[in-house]
Amino acid sequence: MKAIIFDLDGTLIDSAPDIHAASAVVLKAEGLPPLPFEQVRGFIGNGVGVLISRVIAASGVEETPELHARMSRRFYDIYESAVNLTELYPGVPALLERLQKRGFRLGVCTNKPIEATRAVLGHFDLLGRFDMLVGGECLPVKKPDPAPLQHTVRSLGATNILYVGDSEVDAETARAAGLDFALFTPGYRKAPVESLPHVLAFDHYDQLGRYIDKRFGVVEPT
Ligand SMILES: O=C(O)COP(=O)(O)O
Ligand SMILES: [Mg+2]
Repeated sequence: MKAIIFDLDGTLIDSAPDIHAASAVVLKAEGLPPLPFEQVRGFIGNGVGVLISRVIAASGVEETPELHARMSRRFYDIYESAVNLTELYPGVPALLERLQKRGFRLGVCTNKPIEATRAVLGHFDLLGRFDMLVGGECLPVKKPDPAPLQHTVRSLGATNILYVGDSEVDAETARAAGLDFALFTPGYRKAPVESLPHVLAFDHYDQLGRYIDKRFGVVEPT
């Protein structure tokens, strides 16, 4: 069974504007000013808990368990409907449709909370494209631990797999799970492309489509 598994933030969707806006609301509730967009974008990739810790540290205040819990709670509340500033990267819906028609199993393995994952995929009418969604809180550990990706693979019943992501977290997750990794370069990566193990680096989904056709062969619709 052939499967393509995707990361979400910075890979299928450019969600940084919504995440930045949510961080500003949460900071305001604490009487703190917003952080610059580029800075918050660089905090995305390890899930909400780490993002909130990075926001607290960058704001120059001391992190206490109470502060972290309060800000996380507020952030989760906003996150579930934070879709209006988010955009799909060009070519994503067409590629997903083509892959599904050609019989690929499709999954998402993200550190984004599962409710926010469902909300944003529903917003773009893409929920029906995926056979399995694994979000940040679905397992006790998050990426770069390989367990969420391995869980996605098992649920899809897949043996021939490509994982597609945008960051050092995804590259490390794929390496630890022993899976091939395709790197979407316009995402939220901070490390240089050359430093991340990958079978493909691409900046448009047409390129990924061509790579998949070559690597898996063209699978006719069933
Ligand atoms: O929520 C995050 O921090 C990142 O989510 P991602 O795993 O889809 O990049
Ligand atoms: Mg990502």
